[in-house]
Amino acid sequence: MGEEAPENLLEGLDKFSPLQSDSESQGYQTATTIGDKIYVIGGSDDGAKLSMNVKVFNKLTRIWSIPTVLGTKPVPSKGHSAVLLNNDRILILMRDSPLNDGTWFLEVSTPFVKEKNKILGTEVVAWSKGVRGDGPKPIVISGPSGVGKGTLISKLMKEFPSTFGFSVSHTTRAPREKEVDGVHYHFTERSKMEKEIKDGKFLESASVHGNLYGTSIEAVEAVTDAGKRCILDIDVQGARSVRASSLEAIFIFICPPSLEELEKRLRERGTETEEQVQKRLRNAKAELDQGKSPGLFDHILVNDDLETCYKNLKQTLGLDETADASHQPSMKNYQIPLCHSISKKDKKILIHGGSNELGAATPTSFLLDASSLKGGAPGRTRGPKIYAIDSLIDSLNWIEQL
Ligand SMILES: Nc1nc2c(ncn2[C@@H]2O[C@H](COP(=O)(O)OP(=O)(O)O)[C@@H](O)[C@H]2O)c(=O)[nH]1
Ligand SMILES: Nc1ncnc2c1ncn2[C@@H]1O[C@H](COP(=O)(O)OP(=O)(O)O)[C@@H](O)[C@H]1O
Repeated sequence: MGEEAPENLLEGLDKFSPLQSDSESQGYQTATTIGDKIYVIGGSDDGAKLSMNVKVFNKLTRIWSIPTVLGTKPVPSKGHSAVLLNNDRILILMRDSPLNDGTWFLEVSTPFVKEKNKILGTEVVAWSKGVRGDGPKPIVISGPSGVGKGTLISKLMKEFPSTFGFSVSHTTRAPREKEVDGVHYHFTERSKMEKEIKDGKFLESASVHGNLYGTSIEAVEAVTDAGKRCILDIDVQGARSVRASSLEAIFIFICPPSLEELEKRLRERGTETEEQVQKRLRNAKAELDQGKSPGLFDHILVNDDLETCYKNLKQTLGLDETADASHQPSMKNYQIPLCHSISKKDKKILIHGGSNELGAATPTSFLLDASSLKGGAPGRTRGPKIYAIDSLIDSLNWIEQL
């Protein structure tokens, strides 16, 4: 069974009201009103294939528009429910989907959406998948060229292949001899990358050692979609941008024991021309200063002896004792009921299922507590808590009569 709902969460359930005002549902389509706009989600494409497309109706101008949609949208299921939260995002519950996969958010005026809106000059909405509880935070690793970031990340991925996934950045620099396109980087042309940055496809981007580097939203989502914890190897400017974004991460800065040792490692790696080595060493001094900026990095590790630094990194990430302990109980066999009604009180949402078709002892009603959401587009929305409450079903029956 899943986690039991704490007593205080269930207090005042009699004050829940059935959802009617914000969102209306018609088959596979929902319409949610926010101010002067109605967000219509779902429906079918021309070929009658179900889709999770979004269109917006402006009640003042009476004009329909198709917004720019960022992030990966949910795969259509047998319909969905929509619940407005905070006036800036719509909670989407995919009917007949596993609880762990069926909770999504369409952000319509969160800070991320507003910022993209300003850059793109068009109406923007962004999808973000809900992850129950705290979920594991992405890890940002920065440090000067040659300090050993790649070496440490490779060790981590090799020891914990199913836990970590690497965010494959885009870069305009030429591939090194052993680098594989799509694995180490997405090697790309400057004009193409600049256009994609303009189109809002990147979480962050920066000019480093004379080349353009950037983390695409898709790169981070590919890792989280695979159920893994994302590792980003990015420079200090990138770390600063991510810090300012909604992607809540752990920031780790790797320092060399000395500049002489850094130079030795860079030269011995033998991947850069002399001119490039000089440029990277010059930049290293500024990066080391910036690495110490207050509030930017959560942890600073010195990579002197590799094994010692790797051990410290694992300890910092809590890998020794609590590898995946941050997850709530799995509840992975539970489904969002195909037929359900929704009631809402503040940020607590009651998903009230009908009779269980399987007749099995699985719960059909759930309480979703969205009062402490964290993160969001361009990553996961962490924090929705979901409790199975079938044991209380009798006392909740009256809700249907309201
Ligand atoms: N901002 C940003 N920096 C990146 C990204 N990918 C790599 N970098 C940084 O770019 C710098 C140069 O990387 P690279 O050319 O692979 O050289 P290396 O650090 O010597 O291995 C490093 O500081 C990386 O952390 C990215 O997507 N965004
Ligand atoms: N602790 C260490 N001691 C000695 N050499 C190291 C250490 N860590 C990494 N190296 C070597 O230094 C070079 C640069 O490491 P790399 O992981 O490519 O750095 P980065 O990704 O930070 O540019 C590589 O040849 C690597 O084998």
